[in-house]
Formats: sequence, structure tokens, C-alpha cells
Amino acid sequence: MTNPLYVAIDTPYLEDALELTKRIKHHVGGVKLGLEFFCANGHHGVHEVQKLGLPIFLDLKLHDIPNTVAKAMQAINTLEPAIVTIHAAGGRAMMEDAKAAAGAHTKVVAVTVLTSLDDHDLSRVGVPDSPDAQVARLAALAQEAGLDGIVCSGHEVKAVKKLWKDGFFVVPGLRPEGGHSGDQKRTVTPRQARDDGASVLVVGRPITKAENPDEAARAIVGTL
Ligand SMILES: O=C(O)c1cc(=O)[nH]c(=O)n1[C@@H]1O[C@H](COP(=O)(O)O)[C@@H](O)[C@H]1O
Repeated sequence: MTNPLYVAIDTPYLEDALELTKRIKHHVGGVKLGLEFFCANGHHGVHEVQKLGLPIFLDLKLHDIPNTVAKAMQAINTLEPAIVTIHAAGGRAMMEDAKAAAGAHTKVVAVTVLTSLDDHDLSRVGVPDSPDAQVARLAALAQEAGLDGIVCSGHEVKAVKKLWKDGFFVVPGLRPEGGHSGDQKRTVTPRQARDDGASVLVVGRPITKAENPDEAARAIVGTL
């Protein structure tokens, strides 16, 4: 079984990202590089981390008109990321064009409702539904658009997997038992997300801010 744990390396410093990746590389299935890292280090930074041999999840959360997102996708194809994120709220045409522009070996997944949002936050941006209903709606749209899967919280993954059996489900907002949730509002444990059907488990600060990141990663994998 491949290791589903991807560590979110959220730092603008290339040296720190390389150091951390070297420490945890034997305990994780891949690394997720996000906006903070990409804005600071661009293609060069991604190539440097890639040299350490782990699959790269490029979390850029693209969200714009279809043409712009498709062109951005083409511009990262040379990096051959294993996974790339776009926002489902960009709509069906944007998702279709993003998938069409992506490399054949890249999984394109749509972020549905950020794990940092709850019912109240959704209502403030004009979505009267619960996170469960909104995730189900956007998952159906992503499936129609031909994407590989979605990003959702561990609260929704079980229900969505029933409707999209071969979908690829990325679940962040994970906290080990008793872990500090910080800005995350819809959290579950890595084990719960795994049992409910997550394909990839994204964990950031519980590993990256741990005194001993390799031990923290190993401990999480031990619970799966
Ligand atoms: O797309 C994501 O990866 C993502 C979506 C989401 O809804 N929530 C979410 O936390 N993430 C990312 O997952 C990581 C979670 O980090 P930690 O909260 O430190 O474990 C961050 O890099 C976020 O950008």
C-alpha cells in the first residue's frame, strides 16, 4: 500500500523546505507545496524539492476565468506535479479547461469548501447550505467536469465517496487526537479520514512545527 500521508510544507524559505523534506522523506508519500512556497521560489524551488525524489502536490488553488486557469496550468506542466488544486467555485467550464490543459499524469482536484470554514462562515459569503450540502454539490460539478477528484474535509469524505466511487479524495484539516486545531474548523484525525475513504491525507503544522518532524510523521503513519 502506498503511503497516503502528504506533508504540507508551508514556508517561503527554500532551505527550510529542503531540510524538512530530507528529514521526513522516509515517512511520507509525498510533499505538498503551496502558494507561500511557490510565490517565493517558483519553478526553481519546486525542481529543487523534486530532486529529493518524492511526488509533488502543487497546491495553487487556481480560480479565475477558464482561459487564464488553463494557461496557468500549461505553465506548470513542465514541473510534472502528481496533483494540482483548482477551486470548484470557478465553475464547470473552468474545471473542464483546467483538466484539458493539465499533463496526462497530473491529477487535477477541486477544492470544495475550505476546512477553515463552518456553517456561519459559509452563510457570510452567501451560501445558505451546510458544508456537507455544498461539498456534495461542488463534488458533483467536479465529477461532471471530468476532474480526478476533490479536496474536502474528513466530515464529508464518506458521503461523497458513496456518490463518486472512483474519485480521488484529498483531505486536509487533519489533527492527531488532542491536536491543536488552530485556524481549521472542520477537523478529524488522520485515521478517521483514512477509514472514511481519503486517498491523500494532508498534514502540515502537526508535523512541520513538531520538535521532531520525522517522529511526528512516523507516529501519524503508525495510527493508520
Ligand atoms: O487545498 C488544500 O490543501 C487545503 C484545502 C483546505 O480546505 N484546507 C487546507 O487546510 N488546505 C491546505 O492543507 C494544509 C493544512 O495545513 P495544517 O493545518 O498545518 O495541517 C495547508 O497547506 C492548507 O493550505
